[in-house]
Amino acid sequence: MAGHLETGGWTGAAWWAILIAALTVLLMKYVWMTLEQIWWKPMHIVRKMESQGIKARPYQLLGGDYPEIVKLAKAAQSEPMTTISHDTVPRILPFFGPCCASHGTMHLFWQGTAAPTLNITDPEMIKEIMSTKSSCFHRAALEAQILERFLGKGIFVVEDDEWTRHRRIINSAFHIEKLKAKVGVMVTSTEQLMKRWETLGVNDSSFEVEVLQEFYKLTRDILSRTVFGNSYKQAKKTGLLQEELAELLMGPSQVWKLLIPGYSLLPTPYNRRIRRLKQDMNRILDEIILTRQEHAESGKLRDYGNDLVGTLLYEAETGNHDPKDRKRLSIEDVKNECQTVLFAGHDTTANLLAWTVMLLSLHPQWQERARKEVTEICNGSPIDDEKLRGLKILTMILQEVLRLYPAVAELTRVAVKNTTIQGLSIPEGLQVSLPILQIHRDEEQWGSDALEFRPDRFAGGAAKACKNATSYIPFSCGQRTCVGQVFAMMEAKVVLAMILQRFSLQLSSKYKHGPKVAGALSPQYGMPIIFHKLT
Ligand code: HEM
Repeated sequence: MAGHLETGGWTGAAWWAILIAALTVLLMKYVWMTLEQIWWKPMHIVRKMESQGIKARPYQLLGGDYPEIVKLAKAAQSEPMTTISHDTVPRILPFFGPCCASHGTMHLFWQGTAAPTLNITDPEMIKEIMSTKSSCFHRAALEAQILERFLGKGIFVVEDDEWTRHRRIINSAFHIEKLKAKVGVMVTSTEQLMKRWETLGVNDSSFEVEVLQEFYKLTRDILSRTVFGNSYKQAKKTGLLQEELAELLMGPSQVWKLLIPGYSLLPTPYNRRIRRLKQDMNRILDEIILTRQEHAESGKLRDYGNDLVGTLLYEAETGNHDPKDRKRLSIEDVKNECQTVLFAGHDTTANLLAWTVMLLSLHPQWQERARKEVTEICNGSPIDDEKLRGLKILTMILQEVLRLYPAVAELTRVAVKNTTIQGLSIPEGLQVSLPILQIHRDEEQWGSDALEFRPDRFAGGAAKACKNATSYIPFSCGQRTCVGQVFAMMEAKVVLAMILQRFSLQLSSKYKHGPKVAGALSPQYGMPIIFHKLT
């Protein structure tokens, strides 16, 4: 046998030759795949789009247009705006205007390496992407990667059938009948905030508050109570951990770390901190879930409770929502969804409140109209679900605030199969960007006063406020429209109705106008408001 091996040539040198050949094949395959990914495929997409008359920006291999976009945004946001103007696209999406001027409104740019992205503002195209052809589009890969690392595989990240299952269950937790019962929670939290504010200016008729931070605390409190019910105090800590985690994972200077394969596995202080924060969050959620399960088993609760965690735990146990697909939620799913809802519903609504008090301060006639309506409807009694439905002026005001200051300034999707949108052929791998901020200011849709604050444009309802209803999408549209939009509007109305009955609002002279995307669209320099007590 030994002689056979020697004469057959299976020497050490032969083994080395085979190994080197195998490694060379592997390396060539890797190079081939990389070239396909970063060059041939994107170039094929560009050719396909150019052949249909779309102008494309030149491709830069390192990051595409992303470095330029970041540079322009940094420059635009380096100081406050000189006037309080709602013409904020040049500040928030500074690449948009120059690109449209040179390449037309529907142009192709590069949101990163190998990320050819079509800019779309046409409402009919948006409707197809988000509704009729939504199965052809997923969340863009990098965004999904960031969200999964941050929130786990919750509703933001899952796609197709898995998304349908998660969405059906979460929808049941946000059913209107369940939400009506949350008005009391909203009132209790806001009452506590008002009391604290009143002690700030206990001897004065006026006092100043930095409201953005206050609204962050308030919306976190309301959401913690909604998601975790009686366990909300324990859960409140998760909000703070989540804030730090969001900064570490989604801060603009951190995104590059996700682009390096394997970076998250390195034992760097940054990665260790992320791991620690996630462990702490997990521990708190495990404790809450365990207590809830023990209470349900011992009969202290009829089922798991009426809050989000209770609804999800019930689904995890019974899984009876879909007779065809009896796959149940796992405890991991329950934790991921609780974290997702806490994240999605907290700073979006806080910023809506902050922009609204700013606009009401700038437009005293609207502030007075809203106060008159609230006073007439509430007539000194506590606000409830029925009264909320009567607040038409306040609804119009909030709709107009969401038009000018939508929490999500831009949505991105990627085509996962070849499709056509309004006759335009869309190849698999093409990203689409829907710049909500610009769409909400399109003069063709909104008229020549698109940059003005005019809540009465919503007098006939949101669908009639502009030419095509899909030009108004603060909560997105189609299948993946915001789960929490009714909740957010109820919450904003409760808080504002309670504020307006006690105080008149004035913008502090310290206010500096500078909208910026920081998670949600936020006032970069805060929102100082002077509260005058009403007698
Ligand atoms: C003013 C407040 C809010 C605004 C402007 C807003 C806006 C949005 C937008 C634009 C999306 C689509 C995001 C995307 O597809 O990339 C979204 C999704 C979502 N929102 Fe909201 N949101 C608000 C409040 C809330 C609240 C209070 C909750 C929960 C309590 C919530 C839960 C969610 C969830 C779970 C999704 C994901 C839906 C899915 O993918 O099926 N949001 N929201």
